[in-house]
Amino acid sequence: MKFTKMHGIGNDYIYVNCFEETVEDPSGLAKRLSDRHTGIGSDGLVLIRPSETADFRMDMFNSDGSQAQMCGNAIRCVGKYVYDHGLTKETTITIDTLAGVKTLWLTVENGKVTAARVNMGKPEFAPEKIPVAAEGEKVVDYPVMLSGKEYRITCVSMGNPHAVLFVDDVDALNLEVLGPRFEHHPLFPERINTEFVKVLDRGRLRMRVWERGAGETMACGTGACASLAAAYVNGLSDYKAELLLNGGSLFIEWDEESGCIFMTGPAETVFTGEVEL
Ligand SMILES: N[C@@H](CCC[C@H](N)C(=O)O)C(=O)O
Repeated sequence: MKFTKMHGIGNDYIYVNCFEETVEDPSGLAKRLSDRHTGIGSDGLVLIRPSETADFRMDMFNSDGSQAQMCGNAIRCVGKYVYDHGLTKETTITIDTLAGVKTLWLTVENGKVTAARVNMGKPEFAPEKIPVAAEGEKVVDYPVMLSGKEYRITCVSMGNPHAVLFVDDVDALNLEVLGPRFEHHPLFPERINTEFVKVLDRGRLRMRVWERGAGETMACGTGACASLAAAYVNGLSDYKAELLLNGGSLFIEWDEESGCIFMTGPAETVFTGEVEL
């Protein structure tokens, strides 16, 4: 099977062009190929497919084999893949996902895509839509006890579920311990992606992420959008901010008029290869 390894600020996935390849067990393959010792090494697997409702379709699987509704860093890379491989000549394209159809505006330099702006849709706060097992209209600054310590979370869906915490020293946290405790907490029936955020100022947020199904990654696009939305509803940021992640920056803007969040960031190819199945 031919594949391309790509990343968006260090959030790396294996991309398969399903116009040419057939993948029978994407969940099993994601687990096997994502292994950083015995596989290709990645945060998961992304399938690029034909779509009846949009220009393309993206299906993504975390490194533990679970399927996610949406991936912000992967969708920019899919935009780069389809343009760079001549599957489209357009620089405005639509991609269908399990979280709905997203529009992308591609930045092309010397014939290749270097970055993309994506309409990531409206953030959803209703607990049953995220889902979070809590009462009320929104889960904002909500107390959660973990090992005798209180944390305050704000929950947002960007098509996939996120819990955002504001902390004083994000770099001192032991995510290997804390991350799984949130991911598997009974509040979250479908598990959760958790973002740990330090507000540097109203336009700059430093974020680390523990991803559902993948652990700590260098970056999370949907997590960056959820963090901006959470910061805004907690009165901690303006409508737009630079999100500084382990792998680089994303620019996130919550458009007042449409209610949609726009994400801008780079997309890069690492290498292409063939793997025996
Ligand atoms: N890295 C992603 C999100 C990938 C899916 C997530 N782990 C989930 O299970 O919801 C991003 O850039 O958004």
